Amino acid sequence: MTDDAIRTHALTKRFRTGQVAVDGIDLAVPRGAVYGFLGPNGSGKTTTIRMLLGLVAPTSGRVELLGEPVPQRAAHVLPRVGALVEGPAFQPYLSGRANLARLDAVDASTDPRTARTRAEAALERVGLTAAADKRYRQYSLGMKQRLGLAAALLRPRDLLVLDEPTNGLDPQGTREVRHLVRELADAGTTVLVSSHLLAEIEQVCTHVGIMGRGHLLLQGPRTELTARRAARIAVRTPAASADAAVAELRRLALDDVTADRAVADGTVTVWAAVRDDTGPAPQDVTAALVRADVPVVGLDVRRPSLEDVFVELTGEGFDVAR
Ligand SMILES: Nc1ncnc2c1ncn2[C@@H]1O[C@H](COP(=O)(O)OP(=O)(O)OP(=O)(O)O)[C@@H](O)[C@H]1O
Repeated sequence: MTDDAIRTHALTKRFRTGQVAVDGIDLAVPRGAVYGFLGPNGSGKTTTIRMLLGLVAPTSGRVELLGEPVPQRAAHVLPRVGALVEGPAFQPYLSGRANLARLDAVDASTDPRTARTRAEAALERVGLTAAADKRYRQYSLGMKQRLGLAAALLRPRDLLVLDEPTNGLDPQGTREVRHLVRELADAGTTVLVSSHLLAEIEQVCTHVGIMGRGHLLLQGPRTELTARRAARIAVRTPAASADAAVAELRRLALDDVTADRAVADGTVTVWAAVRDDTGPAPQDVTAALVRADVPVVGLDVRRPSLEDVFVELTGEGFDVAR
């Protein structure tokens, strides 16, 4: 027993093809977290999620949801878990609203008298009210995603598991999903949300797990994962002063000092790695450059993103498939 909302132990899935899609992962999603489950296409996220929800049997390993073993206690625990996974069973010739009503009606634990209110509230929440009477088959991918989300939100949940909820959504829709996730989390729901687009989801996450080729490469509180890596300082200076800037940054014992090419306005950006704990503060760097007669047009400290962390860990770009 743990107090985590999701816990897996050496969870593994080997398909009949022999491919090991998920290789001994130990997920730990604390209660109340928004856990970003991130990784390139094909890294094993969907397979993991399907095992969490009891839709696919693990080859080995264990799953606990809200402290209960799955699949053994699935019938007991799954009503407290809302899920958005690929291909929910929507009827193509029914409207979005009718589809929700149908899903709601098969849920024996809900009160039929409040069915209409529940469906309307869920449609409203995902911004689908205007398209609620359109047939499902006429929905865009984004509308289908929204309906899937609405289905997951038909009743209050302790845990939500969302597989690529921003898939097919435009930037506005993506912002809305982020907003919705934040709202649900504020109301006390634990959320696991998968994405192959780090930047889309990184801002709402309190915790992150990064998958690569079936392995959980890294997990933990988001700020800790990026804080361990050095930030980079970017100094913009006229091209004629680039060499002097490089020399001065090296004299300050900063690492990895490199200069970009000059851009159209005649300035150059010079980069250096700077450690929060041991390196000079940005204002000291500015002062030193000015003392060395380097005109500082701009100075910026860039924190490493999760994508930087991923690339550093794997030596690969994030959007690789296999
Ligand atoms: N039923 C299956 N039989 C055989 N191989 C499978 C099956 N389902 C998935 N795979 C393989 O397992 C690997 C992991 O797939 P999975 O769908 O879990 O990745 P993912 O991280 O969710 O990717 P995506 O972001 O593209 O959904 C892939 O190489 C995939 O081809």
